[in-house]
Amino acid sequence: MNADLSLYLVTDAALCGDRGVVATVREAVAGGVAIVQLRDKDASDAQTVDLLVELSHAIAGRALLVVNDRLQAAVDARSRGARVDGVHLGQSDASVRAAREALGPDALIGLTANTPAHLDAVRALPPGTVDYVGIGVIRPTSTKPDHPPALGVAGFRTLAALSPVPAVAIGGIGIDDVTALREAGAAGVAVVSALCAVEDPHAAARAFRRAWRGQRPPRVLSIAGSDPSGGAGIQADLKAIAANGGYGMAAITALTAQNTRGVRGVHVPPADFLRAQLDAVADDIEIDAVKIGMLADAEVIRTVGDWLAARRPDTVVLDPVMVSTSGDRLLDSDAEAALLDLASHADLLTPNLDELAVLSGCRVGDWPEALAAAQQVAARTGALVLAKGGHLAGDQTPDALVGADGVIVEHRGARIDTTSTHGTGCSLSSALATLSARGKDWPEAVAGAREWLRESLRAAGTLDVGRGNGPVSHLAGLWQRGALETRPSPDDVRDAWWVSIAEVRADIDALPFIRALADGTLGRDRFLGYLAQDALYLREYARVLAEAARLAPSTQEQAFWAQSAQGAIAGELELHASWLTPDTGTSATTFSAEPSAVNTAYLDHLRAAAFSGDHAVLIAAALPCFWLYTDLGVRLHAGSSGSMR
Ligand SMILES: Nc1ncnc2c1ncn2[C@@H]1O[C@H](COP(=O)(O)OP(=O)(O)O)[C@@H](O)[C@H]1O
Ligand SMILES: Cc1ncc(COP(=O)(O)O)c(N)n1
Ligand SMILES: [Mg+2]
Repeated sequence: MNADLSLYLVTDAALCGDRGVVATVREAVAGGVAIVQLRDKDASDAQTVDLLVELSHAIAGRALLVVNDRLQAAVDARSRGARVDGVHLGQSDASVRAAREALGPDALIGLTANTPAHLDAVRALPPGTVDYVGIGVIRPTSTKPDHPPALGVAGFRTLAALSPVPAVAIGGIGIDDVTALREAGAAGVAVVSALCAVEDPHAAARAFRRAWRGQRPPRVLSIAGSDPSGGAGIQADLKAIAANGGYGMAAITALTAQNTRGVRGVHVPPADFLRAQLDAVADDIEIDAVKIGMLADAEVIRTVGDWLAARRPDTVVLDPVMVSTSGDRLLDSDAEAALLDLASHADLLTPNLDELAVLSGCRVGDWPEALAAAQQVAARTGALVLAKGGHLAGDQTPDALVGADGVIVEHRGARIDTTSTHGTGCSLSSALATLSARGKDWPEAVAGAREWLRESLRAAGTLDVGRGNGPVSHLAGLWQRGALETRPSPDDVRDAWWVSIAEVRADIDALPFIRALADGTLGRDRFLGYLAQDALYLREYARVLAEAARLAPSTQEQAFWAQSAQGAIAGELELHASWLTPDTGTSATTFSAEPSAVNTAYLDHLRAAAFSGDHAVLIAAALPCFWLYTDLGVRLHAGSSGSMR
C-alpha cells in the first residue's frame, strides 16, 4: 500500500488528558495528521475495539487508522463496520505474516525496526508483507520507557538507508527535527507528546505539516471541469492557484463547450480515466490541497470519493457546482444526494445560495436563511461552509464562514459594479484551498481570498473578454504591481534622452557666446549681462523647485527639491553679492535688469509645468536645467584655459 506516512500520530491516553483520545485525534487530523496509530498498552481488547470504532467515525476517512499490536482488535473492529487500515507491530508482537493474512493485501502493516538485523529480516520476507518500518527512538523520550539508546538523526539516516520499505522516524521528535529527518530519508515523522500533550493539537499538527513541507509553494490539485473560454473551471482554478502563490495541477472531470454566454455541451470522459489522472498525480507528487469543482454525474462523484478515501490530502475544498452563473446545469439532478455524501470528505464547502438550498433542503431566500442553511449543512457534513452572497439582490455581497455552532466570521462588502462574474465561485474556492495550504487558518484564508477576488473583479472589465458575463482578471494584482512590464532602467532612459538631443547640444556648443565663454574671450559686459539674467532666472527657478518639493511623493524627494530651491536662492544671492552689487564697481542698473524675452519664455514654461500640479511633469521640465548646465560646465571646464574672473 502506497500510503501517506508523512505526519503520523501515535496516541497516548494519559497525555491526551481530559480532552480524551478521540477529540485529540479529531483535531490533529483536521490539522493535517495523515495516519493515526491507536496505542494503549493498558486497555483491554474490548476497550480497544470500542475505541477503534469511535476513532474510525471521528477520522471519517480523512486519515489512515492503524492499531498498535492488537491484531485481533483490528479484525473485530472491522467486523463492526469500522475502517481500520492496518496494524503496527513491535518485534515481540504478533508476526507480520499473520497480520497480512488476517487483514488482507490492502492493509497497512508496519513494523518497529531498530537494528540492521531487524531490517535484514524485513528484506527476507515476501515483498508486500511489511509496508513500512518505524525506526527509533530519535531522541530520548518518556513515552516508551524501555526504549533502546537514542539514534539521533545520523543514526536514523544509517538505518533508513538499509530499509527495503519506507521508514518512519519515531521517538522524542520535536518540530525542529522534522526538516533534518526528512532530508535523512524519512517517509514521515511519528509523534506522541508533540501532538497529544499540547493545548491545541490542530495548530500543532499544522505546524508539523508546514515544517515537513518546508518553504516550497503548496501543490494544489483542481478536480473540475474544463471551460475552454478560460474564465471558469480548471482554467480559472489554475490561474487562481497561481495568483495566490501555489503550484496548480488539474484532473479533468468533464469537458464543457462554453463561453461567457453559456454552456453549449458537456462531455464526460470515462470515470476510470479520471481515476487514472488522479492516481498519476498522486503516485508522483505530494498533493497539499485539493479543490473540487464540477463533477457532472454520480459516477464521477463516486470516483472522486473513492480516491479521497484512499489518499486524501491535507486540505479539501469542495465547491458544490450545480448550476453555472449563466444558469446551465453542470451536475445531474439525481447526483445531488451523492454530492452531499462527498461533502463529508471536505474541510470546506463553498455553495452559492442555490446550491445551499439544494444541500440543506431548506428555502434560501435571503441572507439570514442562507446562514441558517449553512449551519445545518456544516452540522450534517462536519465540514465548514462558506455561504456566498454573490446572488443576493441588492448592493451588498456578503460571505460568511459558518460551522456547526454558527457563524465564525462574516464579511460584508459593497457589490462591485461589473458583469464579469463568470467563474467567481471556481476562482474563490481555488484561492481558498491555496491559502489554506500556505498555512492560513480558514478565517484568514477567507479574508485573503475575498480580498484577492475583489481586486480581480474590479479589474475584470479591462480584460474585455466575450460578450456575456466575462471572466475576472485573475492576475490583476500582479499586473498592477508592474511585474510584467519590461520597463527600461532609468539609466537606459536617460542615455536615450542624451542621444536624442545630441544635435541641440552641438548647436549650443557652437553658440558664439558659449565659444567665447569657453576660450576666455567673452567681454566683461556681456558676461555681467548674462549673470544678471541668471540671477533673475534663479529667483524664479527657486520658486519652481519649491513647488516640486510641495508635490513630491516621498519625504526623500521633498527634501531634495527643498534643498535645491534653497541652493538656487543662495546662488542668486551670491551672484548679487560677488558681481552685481554697486560696491564692486558694477552699475546698479544691471542689478535691476529686466528679464530678457528668452528668459521670460523659459520661466513661463517652468511655471506652466509647476501649475500642472503633476510632480512628474514638473520634474521633467526642471531637470534639464540641472543636467544640461552640469554637462556643459564639465565640458567647458575640461577645455578651459584660464580663469573667467
Ligand atoms: N459583483 C460582485 N461584487 C463583489 N463580489 C462578488 C460579486 N459577485 C460575486 N461576488 C463574490 O464572488 C464569490 C462567488 O460568489 P457567488 O457568485 O455567490 O457564487 P458562484 O460563483 O459559485 O455562483 C463570493 O465571494 C461573492 O461574494
Ligand atoms: C467547467 C465549469 N465549472 C464550473 C463552472 C461554474 O462557474 P461559476 O464559478 O461562475 O459558478 C463553470 N461555468 N464551468
Ligand atoms: Mg458566480
